[in-house]
Amino acid sequence: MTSLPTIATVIGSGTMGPGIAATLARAGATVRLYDISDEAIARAESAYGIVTGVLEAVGSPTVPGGSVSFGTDLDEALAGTGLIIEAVPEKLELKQKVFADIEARVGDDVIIATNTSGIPITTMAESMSHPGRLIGMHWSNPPHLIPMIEIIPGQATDLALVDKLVEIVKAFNYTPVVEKEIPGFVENRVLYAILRECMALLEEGIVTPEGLDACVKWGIGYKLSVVGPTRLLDMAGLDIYQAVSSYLNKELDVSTDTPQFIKDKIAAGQLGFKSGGGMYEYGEGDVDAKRKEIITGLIAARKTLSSIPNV
Ligand SMILES: NC(=O)c1ccc[n+]([C@@H]2O[C@H](COP(=O)([O-])OP(=O)(O)OC[C@H]3O[C@@H](n4cnc5c(N)ncnc54)[C@H](O)[C@@H]3O)[C@@H](O)[C@H]2O)c1
Ligand SMILES: Cc1ncc(C=O)c(C(=O)O)c1O
Repeated sequence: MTSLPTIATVIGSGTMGPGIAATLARAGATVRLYDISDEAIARAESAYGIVTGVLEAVGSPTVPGGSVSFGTDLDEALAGTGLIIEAVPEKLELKQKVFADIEARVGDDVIIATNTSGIPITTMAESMSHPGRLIGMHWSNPPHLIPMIEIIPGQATDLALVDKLVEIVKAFNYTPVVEKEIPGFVENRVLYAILRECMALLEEGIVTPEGLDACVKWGIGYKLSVVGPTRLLDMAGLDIYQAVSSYLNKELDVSTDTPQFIKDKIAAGQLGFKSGGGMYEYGEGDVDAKRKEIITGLIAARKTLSSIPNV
């Protein structure tokens, strides 16, 4: 018997919501995707069509009976639900308001999972009437393609919830990674350590953006997609790690703020794909073409990585 709830609700249908909803629906759940405006829902319906095409392309199996419905009525979205996944913007006060709206409408036993990228669960739960029911469930982007989810209990989280969520994640064939609570959780701490060094190298003019992307993609991403950092140390030799880290660690960037050149770009409206330019410039049609290339690459890589042993 599957531990996936019959009905699940995803709150927030932006970048993450449609892929999360589609993943649960393909595993057989009835999913309600909720947002606050008709415009957001229209964008989500269109994104959901693309996500479904991608899942077909990776050969993701479909359990009969699953479905996704879209709407702006919170009562309808929450009726009878067993699992709520919050995916609204990364703002503490907004998330706390959303939890209050949800708690007023559902029974005490309904799980509320948050897809926060790293706000501590304990902090978010402080304003809740039943803080034990809140748990971190951090999907990686794109959520329908990255089959790993971080599960993070806060200090108040009912620990039985951890086991329940692990079973739910396994029910749709993703790998659950249970962690102790720490700002940014594990994935983003590692990613942001890499990004901090990358941005410092760019700011200092050590390498071009194109050179950096090629170096990190092949020298780090390709290898780490197969072995993982712990096994990599065995492959390289712990003695080599000691030799290099003894002089290199003290050279690495330790800045605590966002680099100034990134702040300048943001102030100039350069946000990346969503504004037509960011780290790179994009002409007419380039953003759509790049998005397609990325998805095609992720589909091919996932097929390959799924077919080789976990070393
Ligand atoms: N984008 C990523 O790569 C990524 C990856 C992992 C986790 N996350 C996290 O997931 C969450 C959502 O991120 P996103 O990138 O999908 O955000 P987004 O801004 O793309 O989408 C958020 C959606 O929430 C909706 N929304 C705003 N207020 C709402 C409310 N009160 N009730 C319901 N919906 C509301 C917005 O209309 C929007 O459609 C954030 O906490 C983010 O940190 C993002
Ligand atoms: C830059 C960046 N920041 C946060 C997240 C997720 O929380 C991601 C992601 O890809 O999942 C990301 O790329």
